[in-house]
Amino acid sequence: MGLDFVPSASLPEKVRGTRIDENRIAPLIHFENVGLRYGMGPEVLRDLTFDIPRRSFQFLTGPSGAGKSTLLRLLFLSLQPTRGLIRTFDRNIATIPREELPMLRRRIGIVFQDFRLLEHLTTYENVALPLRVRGKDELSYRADVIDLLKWVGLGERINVLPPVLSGGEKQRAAIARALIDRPELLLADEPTGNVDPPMARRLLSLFLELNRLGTAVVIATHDLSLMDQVDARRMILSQGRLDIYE
Ligand SMILES: Nc1ncnc2c1ncn2[C@@H]1O[C@H](COP(=O)(O)OP(=O)(O)OP(=O)(O)O)[C@@H](O)[C@H]1O
Repeated sequence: MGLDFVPSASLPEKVRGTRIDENRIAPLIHFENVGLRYGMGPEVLRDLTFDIPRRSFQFLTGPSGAGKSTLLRLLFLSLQPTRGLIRTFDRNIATIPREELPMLRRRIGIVFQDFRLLEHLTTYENVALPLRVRGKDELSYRADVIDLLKWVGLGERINVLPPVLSGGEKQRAAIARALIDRPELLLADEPTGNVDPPMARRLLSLFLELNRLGTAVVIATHDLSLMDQVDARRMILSQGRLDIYE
C-alpha cells in the first residue's frame, strides 16, 4: 500500500515485526446467528452472521444507537451473546474459561470511545503498559514507545498525566497504547472523533500501515469523509441487523 505519508521505517520494531501465522485459514472471528440483548430489554443485535478475515480492514458504521459499541464489546470478549455462536482465534467463546479471557484479550488492541487511560500513569507509561504487562524489559521498548508517541504528535506530552491532556491528545495516546504491541486484531471506537482532519488522516494512515503488516482492523465510525479515503469493506448496522459491502 503506497502510503508515502506513513514513515514505516520509523514505526517501532514491534509494530513492524511479524507474528501472525500465514498458514492458518480460519477467519480471525466468526459470528453465526448472534443475538444480544441487555437484561430483559429488546434485542440490540439480531442474527449477525459474518467473518472478520485475518489481515482484513473494515469500517463499522450505522446510526447512533445501532449497536456499534455493543458489537465491539462482543468482539473484545467483554460481552457474551445471548444467542448464537462466536468463534474468536478459533475458540468457541462460550466455552472459554473466564480466567483465560485476559490472555486472549491481550491479542486484541482496543481504542475505547472514552479512552480509558490510567490517570495515575504518564502518557509514556500508559502506552508502554501492554508491553510491561507482558513482562518485557523496558530497555527493549522504551525507544519504540517514544517513537510512536512522536509519530502521533505527543512528543511533548510524554511525561504528563492524562488529566492534563486534551481530548484529542488522550485519543492519540489511547491509539498508541492499542497498537504498540502489534495485536492480531485492532478495534477502534470513533478513533478520530476528537482530532482535526489532517490528524484524522494521519491516524488512518497508521491503522492502514498496521493492517498492511498483518493486523485485522475494525474501525467504528460515523465519519463519512474518513471512510471515503479508503476502499475498504463496510459493515453497516441498522436496527440491530448487519449488511456488509465488500
Ligand atoms: N449497558 C447497557 N444496558 C442497556 N442498554 C444498553 C447498554 N449499552 C447500550 N445499550 C443500548 O443498546 C443500543 C445500542 O447501543 P450502542 O452503544 O451499541 O450503539 P452505537 O451504535 O455504538 O451508538 P453510538 O453511535 O451513539 O455510540 C442502544 O439502544 C443503547 O441504548
